[in-house]
Amino acid sequence: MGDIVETKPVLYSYWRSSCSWRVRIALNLKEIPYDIKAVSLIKGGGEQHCNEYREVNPMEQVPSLCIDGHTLVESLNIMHYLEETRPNQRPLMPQDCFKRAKVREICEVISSGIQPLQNLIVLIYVGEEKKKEWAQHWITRGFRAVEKLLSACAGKYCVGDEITLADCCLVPQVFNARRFHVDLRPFPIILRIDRELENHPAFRAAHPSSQPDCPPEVAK
Ligand SMILES: O=C(O)/C=C\C(=O)CC(=O)CC(=O)O
Repeated sequence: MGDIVETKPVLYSYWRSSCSWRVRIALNLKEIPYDIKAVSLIKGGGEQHCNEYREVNPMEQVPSLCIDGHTLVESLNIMHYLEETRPNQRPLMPQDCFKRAKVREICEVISSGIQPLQNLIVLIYVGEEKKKEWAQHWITRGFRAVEKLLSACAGKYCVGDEITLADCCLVPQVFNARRFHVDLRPFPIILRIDRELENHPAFRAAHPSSQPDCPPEVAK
């Protein structure tokens, strides 16, 4: 054991990236201390595209996490790694196989079916004129599915009464929905869960406005 040097995990993160935010919530819930290396997605066309960062993450996206001597990319993959390596530090997956499947289902609808369609690179491609309507369309379509799924499995949170990875995905996506002025009135369960979690310390500390790279005029 003597020569193992425990280094603090490093999260490559951008304050307003919903995928970085998911991982920040999971790290906070599991009480894993970490340092943030801010990657600006907008400065100079995006620091994620520079050669140095491409070595960390070939998809040129955030987040990436250096932990346990490894570098991992893709937010859901990172969250599952945290869960598998630290299952007893505030479990974020239920024990029951069906409930686990429900958690993964909601995570996937958001992380594959909604977020990528309203991601910055896609909106740049869609163009300034159409981007708001585009983002609203795909978030609304996805939230219809999420609301329907939640009507069958939600308790206090997305799946039952314990916080899971599904909640880590939902809250940042609700923020994005508000950012694009999506009408959230048709989604009462989503809104209730979001309200339930907004003041939770782990969620508050992960919020974009609490990040070291949040512009001061937004942070206040
Ligand atoms: O400050 C910016 O406008 C740049 C990027 C983002 O918000 C992050 C995204 O691309 C969307 C997302 O995380 O889902």
